Amino acid sequence: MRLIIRDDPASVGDYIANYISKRINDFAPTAEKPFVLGLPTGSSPIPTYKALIRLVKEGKLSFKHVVTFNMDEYVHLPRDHPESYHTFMFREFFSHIDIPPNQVNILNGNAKDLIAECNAYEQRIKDYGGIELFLGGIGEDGHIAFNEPGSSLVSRTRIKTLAYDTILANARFFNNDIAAVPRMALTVGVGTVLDSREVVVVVTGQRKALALSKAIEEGVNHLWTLSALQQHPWALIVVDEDATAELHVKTVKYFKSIERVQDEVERMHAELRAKGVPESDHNVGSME
Ligand SMILES: N[C@@H]1[C@@H](O)[C@H](O)[C@@H](COP(=O)(O)O)O[C@@H]1O
Repeated sequence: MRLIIRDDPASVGDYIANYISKRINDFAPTAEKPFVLGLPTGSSPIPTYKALIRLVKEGKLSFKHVVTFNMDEYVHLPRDHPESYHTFMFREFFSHIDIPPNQVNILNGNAKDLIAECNAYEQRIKDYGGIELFLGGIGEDGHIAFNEPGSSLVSRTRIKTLAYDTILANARFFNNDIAAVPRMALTVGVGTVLDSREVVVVVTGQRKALALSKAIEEGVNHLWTLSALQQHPWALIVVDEDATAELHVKTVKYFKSIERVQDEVERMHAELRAKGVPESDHNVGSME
């Protein structure tokens, strides 16, 4: 797992947007071979969405051949409710980019048969050959998607009852009316996220600091479902300084030093490339 630390949420958003953009452009998606991207809601990914929209408007990135799968959706909240994740995603992201709407997949929390809806979602992901990169966010209790504490770390897409803490945290989106927050949601499972080839998680703000330290400084534990990422071969967490408040200084220094070495390696590659030295003769170490 890698941890990238940036000064503030805007710089975190820029970093992740550039990272995703590079992945999509390197993948060179086509209609036959689209790039499959997992996406979150919440306030933390908004700077990333803003930066991605900018890249699309500047002509540096296209979502024409990108297929998306959202992490979660409330149960029994009308689809056109201002706080449904459908509304959120179109308002904050999809309506500003060039993605064909039929390539957007979001769980339907109003489906007649919710279990069938979850199973069909898993099947649709499989039919696309799996998710290439899952971008995720976390709750204050360390939940990834809506995988609340105690969720199985091999769980699949299913119905979840929300933790009371999550209901309280999300009341801010419902005029602070706790009674208005849905009690249930459909969510991809921890196993669904871990199956994707790469996972990138955004964590910003001091209120996420405890969850971040539990997830990266302690063992894999179902009480902090983000910690399951320790078992993923290609995971990246991008955080702001505020979110590091509960980490040991040693941990922060360690991950910053890794990034410095990585930058050095990339600089050496760039210099050799500029001199026309073929990639196979660089001998400066891996870029991943
Ligand atoms: N189900 C979503 C999560 O997927 C999201 O990560 C979390 C964080 O939201 P915020 O970024 O607003 O703190 O909110 C909800 O609980």
